[in-house]
Parts: sequence; structure tokens; C-alpha cells
Amino acid sequence: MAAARASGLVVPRPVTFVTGNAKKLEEVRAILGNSIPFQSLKLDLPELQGEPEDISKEKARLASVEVNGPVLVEDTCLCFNALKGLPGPYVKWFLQKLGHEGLNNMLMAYEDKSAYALCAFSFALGPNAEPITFLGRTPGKIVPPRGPNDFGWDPIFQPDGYEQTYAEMPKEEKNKISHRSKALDLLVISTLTLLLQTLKKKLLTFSWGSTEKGKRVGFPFLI
Ligand SMILES: O=c1nc[nH]c2c1ncn2[C@H]1C[C@H](O)[C@@H](COP(=O)(O)OP(=O)(O)OP(=O)(O)O)O1
Ligand SMILES: [Mg+2]
Repeated sequence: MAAARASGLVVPRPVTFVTGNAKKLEEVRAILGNSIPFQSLKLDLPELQGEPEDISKEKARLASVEVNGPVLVEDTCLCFNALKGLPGPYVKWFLQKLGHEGLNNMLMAYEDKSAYALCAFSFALGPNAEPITFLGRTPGKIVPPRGPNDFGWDPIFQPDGYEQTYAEMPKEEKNKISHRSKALDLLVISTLTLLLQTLKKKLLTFSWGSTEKGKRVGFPFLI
């Protein structure tokens, strides 16, 4: 988006990241750094029920109507394999009602404590555009809470290959391996690809459009 915006062709206005969650915003800022500049809007959007990707896309549609411009939203799920992916997108409400202990208790009857964190970012150019979604997934397991309790279910999620829960890890470490950073990596790659395609088109126009006494000039070797 920033990259696309820099081209002057694709995104006419800055992108707005719409979320009601200050911690998400903090992580997105830390992960993206200066790679994709964006502004933010604090808004708790209504959420559809269904598959994570559909929920995220619908959030983007609603957000782009609110903002009347390009938006980025995300929906986060915590999926227990023993429960075939539940609570998934409904983890917010399970966490609110049952807490960390209750979420652990949901798996009491099962030996399999494995789970995965899933992030679905959706980008929409505007109210009439079809949103594009980027998914990031980090596997791990559900454990009794450890570490600071300042972001959702971080204290009960221990990613595979680590002895620490998300909450116990330094923020930079979580941001390197998290579901959120994996989805954002895809978003950045897609934005860069778009920028390269746009630049390529511009170079083509330049090299074929510039003539001097009937001779082509420009930099076709750059194409
Ligand atoms: O990395 C995370 N580590 C721990 N917990 C997390 C994380 N990311 C989201 N969460 C929590 C927030 C909410 O309880 C639920 C997702 O619900 P979700 O609808 O996506 O988030 P939200 O309503 O707080 O913000 P938004 O306005 O962007 O929808 O999981
Ligand atoms: Mg939400």
C-alpha cells in the first residue's frame, strides 16, 4: 500500500488500519515499522459468524464503508485441534466469559492440547472493492497461564519449539514468529510485487513512449 501509494497509481489515499484493540495496533506498528505507513482508527466493528477468512473480509467491507477509503483489518483466532478448530474466531467471547483457566478446562477431557493461532488480515481499496486476505498461522499448545496478562490469551499459548508462552517472550521474539507477523509478511510481499509491477509498467511506457528523431530512447534494458 505505501509502496503502491508511492507509485501514485494504485492507492490514492493512505491506508487506515481499523481495530478496537490497542495491543493489536501496537504489534502491527512494531512489525511493519516503516515498511508500510498507515494511520489507525479505533472502531469495534460488528463481526459475522463463520470462517476466519470470511469474517475478516466482511470486517474489511464494513471498515471501508466507515472510512470511505483504503482499509486494513484483521481477525484473530485461537483454534484447539481437539475441538476441530474451536473456539477459533469466537475466542474473544470464550476468553471474556471463561478466562485462561476456563480455556484450559475446555481441553481437560482431551490428551491433545495442541492448538494454533491464526491471523486473517484483509485489505480493501474502498467500499466497492473486493477485499484481499492474507493468513498467518503459528502452531503451539495450550498451557496453564504463565507470564504477564496484558494481551488476550498470550499467557496460555506456547508456540512449538519454545519453552515460553507468547506472554513470557520478549515482544520482539513474539513478533518474529507470531501468526500476526506471518500474515503481515505476506501483505508486505504482495505490496512490493504490486509496486514492482507498477514500476515495470511505467518503465515500459517511458521507454516505448520516448522517441528522438524516430529513434527509441530510454532504458529498455531496465525492463
Ligand atoms: O496475538 C494475540 N495474542 C493474544 N490474544 C490475542 C492476540 N490477537 C488477538 N487476541 C485476542 C483479542 C480478542 O480477545 C481475540 C480476537 O478477537 P478479534 O475480534 O480478532 O479482536 P478484537 O475484537 O479485540 O479487535 P478488532 O477490533 O480488531 O476485532 O483474541
Ligand atoms: Mg473483534
